Amino acid sequence: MSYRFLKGHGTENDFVILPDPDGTVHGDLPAERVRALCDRRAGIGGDGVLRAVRDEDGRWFMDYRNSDGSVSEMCGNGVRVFARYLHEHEGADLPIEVATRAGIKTVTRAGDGLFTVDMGSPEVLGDTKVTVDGATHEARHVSMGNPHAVTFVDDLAEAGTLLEEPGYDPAVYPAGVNVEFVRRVGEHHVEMRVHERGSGETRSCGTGACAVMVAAALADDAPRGTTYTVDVPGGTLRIEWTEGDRVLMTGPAVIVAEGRSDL
Ligand SMILES: N[C@H](CCC[C@H](N)C(=O)O)C(=O)O
Repeated sequence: MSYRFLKGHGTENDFVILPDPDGTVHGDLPAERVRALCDRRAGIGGDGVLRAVRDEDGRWFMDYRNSDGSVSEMCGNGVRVFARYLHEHEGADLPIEVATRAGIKTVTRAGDGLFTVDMGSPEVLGDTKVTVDGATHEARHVSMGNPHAVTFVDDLAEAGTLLEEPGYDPAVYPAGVNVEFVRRVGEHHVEMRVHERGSGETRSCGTGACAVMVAAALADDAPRGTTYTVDVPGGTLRIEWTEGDRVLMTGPAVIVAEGRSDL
């Protein structure tokens, strides 16, 4: 039986959206179905899947899955794309409160094709180490509801090919980790690459960009309320860590296509 899907991206972090309002279309969404959908040759292609299902409070829940089929708590680029899909294809008003495994995230319109998501408060959990291409780097452990290791480098090429998952301390990250490499470009301006848990290197990672901004703002001793520009391979995000200890991320969200599949 075929079903409806949409395809979208935020700074080229791309997703297959599966409308499933009462949860009867996809059931528990088996991992092999997610892998098949995300396959860029035999499937639709994506870094992850956003299943749209209403929760017991009637809120839309973003059931986020990585392209390997694993479950993650939150997806920052994904929640902007999810909000645009709900507004334009399900008649939802903006601002919208989206339920996620990392709590409620409020998304507002920030301009033409731009959306701001309140990503909540970061947790800064100390220092750790990651290894890539035989080199060990200091990293900052930051949680945005999902785990991140932020490493400052002088050149993003130090991250190597990122075809393999960087090494990390499993005692610190028992469920795996998203690893970001960040280079300072200028004042309150950084660029990054990311190896995502469950998806590999992606063109962008919203929660990762927030973790990077938090680590950079701490290192710069920047006052709360400062906004950073974070360049990712797929575009640019602007991120503010407010005086109220909320991380507000603004960036694009694009719905590329809608169709039917029976994958
Ligand atoms: N691309 C997503 C992050 C997914 C994180 C996922 N890879 C994990 O296992 O936490 C974002 O925009 O925040």
